[in-house]
Amino acid sequence: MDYADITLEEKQTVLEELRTIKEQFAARDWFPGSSGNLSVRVGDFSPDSFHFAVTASGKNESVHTPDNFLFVDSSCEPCETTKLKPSIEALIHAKIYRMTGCSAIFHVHTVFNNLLSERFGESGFLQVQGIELIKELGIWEENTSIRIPILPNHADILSIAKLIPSALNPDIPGILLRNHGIFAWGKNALEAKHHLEVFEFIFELEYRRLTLG
Ligand SMILES: CSCCC(=O)C(=O)COP(=O)(O)O
Ligand SMILES: [Zn+2]
Repeated sequence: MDYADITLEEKQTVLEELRTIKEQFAARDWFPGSSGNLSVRVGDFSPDSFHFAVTASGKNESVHTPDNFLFVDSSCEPCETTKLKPSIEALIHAKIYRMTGCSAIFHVHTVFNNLLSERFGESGFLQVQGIELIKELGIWEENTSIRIPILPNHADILSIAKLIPSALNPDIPGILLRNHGIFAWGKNALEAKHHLEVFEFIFELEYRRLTLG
């Protein structure tokens, strides 16, 4: 699908969703400094051709400005003339879209996701078990154990993106970057937000369990 074929109405709906989510996450202090980025896909999807709205790079997401988002293609090239630069981590978003066909991806840096991804980064996953909210990831097995992948936090974003296909767990809608943050996704913005909330609850609980001993 060409970008030109995507309706103005769909683009506006997506921008409105992103604005709302950005405000909600900012209210939770999920955007310290200029960290974090958000994206929502628009139009039809094929692994080689898709488009998404993404936050502009280097902005403090807690601050509202008229120019917070831009539309990019699957190569992260802007679809319209703009002075904005897409998030430096848009390449990670694009790879996750390509691999999963999901429709929204949200990335935040929090104290709990940093602590746990650093502590378990060497093994390549965070394993958690016996947490009721695991069911909210769509995994209903009793007392189940899940592994949330952790990727190394290379300075070169492309080299992180290249590791995504082999790290992805098809049952788990999220990936941690070691000592950095989490990318969580869903079939729409609401589901991606839901998954992110579940992950962050799991991280805080797991951290507190470990510290309690
Ligand atoms: C400010 S922390 C380093 C970049 C980062 O990890 C991040 O989430 C924000 O990058 P962006 O290009 O989206 O502003
Ligand atoms: Zn980041």
